Amino acid sequence: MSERILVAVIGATGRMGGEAAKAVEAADDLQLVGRFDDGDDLGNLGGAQVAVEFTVPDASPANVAHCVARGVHVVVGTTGWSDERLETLRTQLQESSDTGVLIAPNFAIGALLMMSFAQQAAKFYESVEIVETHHPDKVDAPSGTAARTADLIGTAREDAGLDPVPDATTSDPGGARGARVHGIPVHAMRLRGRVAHQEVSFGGVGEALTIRHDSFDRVSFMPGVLTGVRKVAAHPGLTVGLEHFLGID
Ligand SMILES: NC(=O)c1ccc[n+]([C@@H]2O[C@H](COP(=O)([O-])OP(=O)(O)OC[C@H]3O[C@@H](n4cnc5c(N)ncnc54)[C@H](O)[C@@H]3O)[C@@H](O)[C@H]2O)c1
Ligand SMILES: O=C(O)C1=N[C@H](C(=O)O)CCC1
Repeated sequence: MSERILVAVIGATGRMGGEAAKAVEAADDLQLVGRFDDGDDLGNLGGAQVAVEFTVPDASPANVAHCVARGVHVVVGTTGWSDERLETLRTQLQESSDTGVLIAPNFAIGALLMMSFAQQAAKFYESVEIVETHHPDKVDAPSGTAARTADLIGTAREDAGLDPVPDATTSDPGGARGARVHGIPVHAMRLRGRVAHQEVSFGGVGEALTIRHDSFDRVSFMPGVLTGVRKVAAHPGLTVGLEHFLGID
């Protein structure tokens, strides 16, 4: 058997980091060499070749920068990466050109397909809105998945020369029409008992198309995380979206 990939998990006592550590330990071709959480010195990442990062939006850029500075590839699941933060990371990666960083707003295969299908449908429908539902312990809204979906749809609509989504609302003091991401209305629900769910609703004259994905358990993200770990070294530089490793793009 070829040598195992040495992996560290940052955010290892969290919901996703804990699940990722278990998945790495269960994989024959991977070896877990380090678990880190808030307050730990990341040092040399326990000798890891690849770090998996699931923390919080404000901590993630520094953790990733620490790995990149040491030539450790990173698979990032943490959401909340703004364009500005991504740009800073691209600059850091220029100093470490063999290092790969994958930032994946969602690792579930069905979520990647949902985004791809929504992108495909976008130019055919006058109206579109996104509703995402997550557990109430989530700190960021809208979800990274919803923000990415809205970006993909917004870009596809622009490329097709579509007008803005129709909306006659002139009074909305409480924000009932939701947030706007790339011109697309996005609504976020936080409900005990849920994990991660999203519905993209399209409307055309006399018809509707709804694309829905549900993650009922965090194990749904693990095959994607492990694919990221296995492939990230072969993709130097920054990749946003696991779809680029799977040929879904
Ligand atoms: N990409 C995906 O498929 C996917 C799936 C689920 C969750 N997420 C994202 O992953 C992130 C984590 O989600 P979660 O549910 O595991 O959250 P969580 O709160 O359960 O875990 C976060 C962990 O990060 C730790 N942490 C905080 N600051 C840190 C630091 N500076 N260094 C190291 N560790 C630190 C916390 O102590 C905690 O253990 C969120 O941004 C969430 O949106 C992404
Ligand atoms: O549980 C979370 O938090 C999730 N975050 C990601 C997002 O913001 O899109 C992916 C789904 C689960």
